[in-house]
Amino acid sequence: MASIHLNDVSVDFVLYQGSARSLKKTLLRSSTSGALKHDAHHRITVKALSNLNLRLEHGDRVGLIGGNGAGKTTLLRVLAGVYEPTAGRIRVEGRVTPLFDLGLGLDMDASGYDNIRMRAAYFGIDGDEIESKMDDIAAFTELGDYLDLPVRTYSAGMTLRLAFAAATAVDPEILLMDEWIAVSDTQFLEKAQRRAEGFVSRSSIMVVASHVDDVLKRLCNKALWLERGGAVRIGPVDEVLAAYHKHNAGGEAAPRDGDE
Ligand SMILES: Nc1ncnc2c1ncn2[C@@H]1O[C@H](COP(=O)(O)OP(=O)(O)OP(=O)(O)O)[C@@H](O)[C@H]1O
Repeated sequence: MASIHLNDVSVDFVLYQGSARSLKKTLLRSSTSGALKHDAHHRITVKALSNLNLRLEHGDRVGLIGGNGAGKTTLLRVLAGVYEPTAGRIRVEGRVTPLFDLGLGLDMDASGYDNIRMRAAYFGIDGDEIESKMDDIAAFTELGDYLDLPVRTYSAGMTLRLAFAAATAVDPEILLMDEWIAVSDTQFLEKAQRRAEGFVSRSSIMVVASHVDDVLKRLCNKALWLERGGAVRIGPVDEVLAAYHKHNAGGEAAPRDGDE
């Protein structure tokens, strides 16, 4: 059974380690959220995640909400294993499918077909199973004979079609999505959304970052409100969204777990 456990997870990024004091001062003054700090080595760091605790189990479909820079993308990348926590512990049980940074991991010299096979092999899917799905995947991409050519000959839109089809060829246990699917081609966007919704329903745990309430209400049963890298509130999606909007309408700074 899939599960995600985060214990006191923090992620710090080093932004600046030069000695020009005026730039340092400008950076620190521009930090309205208090997220920028000097570390012990006099470097300026930003705390993208701050002592975050989280437990997700089978059936949890969690929407990440919060203002710009709240830590949503960083959390998704930590869950995907792209970033290591600077502190704390993370345990992820289950096969993770990130539906963001889709182009990562494509072999530009291999053909479209071979990239689909490699992605499946990476997920431990046996060769017969992926071959049995290949016609369906190929039809979805609408790339035709291009699937026999190296990916470096594809346009950006064609690469995205391939990457999306390859990523969604294998049912996920843990599905991670950032801002829904950013596709400029509207005809493909509708197809991609239909495919992703089926994909969501077959996942055990789903985490999606979005600024769009309709998307969150449609896909999620829970929401996690993040500010300054920490959890403000987690609970039923409607309740957390209502609290989030009430706060924003009041123009107050968001409280944080542990704030007085
Ligand atoms: N690679 C990086 N290097 C330096 N700082 C980073 C990096 N990635 C994120 N940050 C910083 O970490 C903080 C959290 O960023 P993150 O992208 O996780 O926020 P977000 O909630 O996804 O924001 P948005 O809604 O604007 O996409 C921000 O202050 C951001 O500037």
